[in-house]
Amino acid sequence: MGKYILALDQGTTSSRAIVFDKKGNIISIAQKEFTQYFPKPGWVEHDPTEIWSTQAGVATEAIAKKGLDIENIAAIGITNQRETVVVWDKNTGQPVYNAIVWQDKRTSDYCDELKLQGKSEMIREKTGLVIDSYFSGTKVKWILDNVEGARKKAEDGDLIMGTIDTWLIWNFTKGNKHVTDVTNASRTLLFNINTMEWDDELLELLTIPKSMLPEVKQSSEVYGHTQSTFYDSKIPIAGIAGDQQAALFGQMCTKPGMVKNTYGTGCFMLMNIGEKPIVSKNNLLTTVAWKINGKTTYAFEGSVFIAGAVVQWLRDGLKIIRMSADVENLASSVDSSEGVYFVPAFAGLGAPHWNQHAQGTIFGLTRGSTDAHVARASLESIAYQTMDILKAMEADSGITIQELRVDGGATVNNMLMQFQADVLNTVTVRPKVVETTAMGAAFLAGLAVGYWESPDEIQEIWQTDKHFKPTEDRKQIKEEIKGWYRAIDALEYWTRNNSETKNN
Ligand SMILES: Nc1ncnc2c1ncn2[C@@H]1O[C@H](COP(=O)(O)OP(=O)(O)O)[C@@H](O)[C@H]1O
Ligand SMILES: O=P(O)(O)OC[C@H](O)CO
Repeated sequence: MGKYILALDQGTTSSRAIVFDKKGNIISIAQKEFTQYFPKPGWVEHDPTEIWSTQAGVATEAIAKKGLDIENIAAIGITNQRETVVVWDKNTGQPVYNAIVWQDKRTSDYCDELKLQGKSEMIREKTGLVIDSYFSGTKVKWILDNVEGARKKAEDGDLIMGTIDTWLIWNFTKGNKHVTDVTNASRTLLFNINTMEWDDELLELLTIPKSMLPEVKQSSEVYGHTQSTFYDSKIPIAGIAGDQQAALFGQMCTKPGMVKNTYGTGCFMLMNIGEKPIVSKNNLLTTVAWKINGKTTYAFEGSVFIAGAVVQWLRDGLKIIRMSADVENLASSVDSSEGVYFVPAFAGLGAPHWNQHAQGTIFGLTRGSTDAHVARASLESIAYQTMDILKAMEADSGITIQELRVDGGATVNNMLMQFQADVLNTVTVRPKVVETTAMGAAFLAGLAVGYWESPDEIQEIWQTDKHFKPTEDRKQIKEEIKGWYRAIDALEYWTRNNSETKNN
């Protein structure tokens, strides 16, 4: 058996490959960005061929740059941007259209129609999702309806579809395997998370032939072996998970009530809710966290649209900092935001507020307010938005969270992490290896081939970098939290009044 696990992290803007050793250390990383296509306002596409070539390229590079040989790789784990979907001809392997990316909004009107037809409840019950152009199903329908000849070919059984994991494995196995895992399937709007099968009613509703769909597998098992021109050897592909679920596993949130939050451009928060697909009352999504050894684990998911992006705005919009890292010094130069609150609703507000008309608003400015107060309020807004989702998760699950595990680019900010612990009154835990997405995929693959014996063994190698303990001055922080809710209420009022004014 080889000595390392290769994790392939196919993200929205780049393809990455990371080699891990048995202790979970990173041995080698290679990364390549690829082209983003915006053919019309609201449309986002990727070239599937470029996704494949960059991903296979970085995989080879990561192995070669440390003088390793493919023979040193015990297994490959794949994790991917979710919901993004490809339709291709199974005879030629050629995509019939670009990949339609998760951010793409072209099917929004159709989604509104589905809502008007009263399909929301049925879809939520079956899939755990809300009707939204975000998910893959309506994107596939769009391709069948708009690419010449596609529907006929699909009905004749010549076209197949898949999320990015499926597309990569098809290519790695030279068209021998058409598979996905339960986590990716659960983001398509076509998969019933109760029965854990493709759902005939949903397929009929979206007019997608069942013959197009991949076989749904667990998240940790051998799906096939590499056969591409990139590799002479046959390496088992043994783990698949959508990137947020992979991060939940990479953070070892393996027990109900354990939560991870990824602080990037936005935040993606997932909470392990155990073996039952609970339906949220606060518009959180219910999704499959993973399936291992025949046992399915579910998660709640909530996202903050603007998190690290608010720091980018301070840098590029307001120009009060030169680099993102400067925000910490500026924000720490004052002891508090002194009553300044910033709700960075540049793209509306997500769970649990769900106000798509909300706009970014700063409250509480005085003559004494400075750029430092605004910077501080910006960082605090990331923590407050996270708090709102976490409270919704606690309310829906009935579980009180013991700690929040964090990863993503903005977690280097110690001030933010400390404030997060303070507002949650919960320890915030930053792991040593913050590449948790790739790590999760590596763990899933390693478990399938016996590289690691059990999650317990992995638990032992998972290491903390820093614990941020909540402040003991609860009175002060409670007052500050009240201010956030006033700001949210005021913004709701502002939005409502704005739409009422427009309608008069
Ligand atoms: N020191 C910092 N403090 C707060 N936010 C930061 C800091 N450094 C980077 N960021 C933010 O982190 C985000 C990048 O994180 P990353 O995990 O790479 O995001 P993504 O995967 O969404 O591109 C950016 O939005 C950036 O503004
Ligand atoms: O590629 P990322 O990290 O932006 O993740 C995208 C998410 O999977 C979308 O649901």
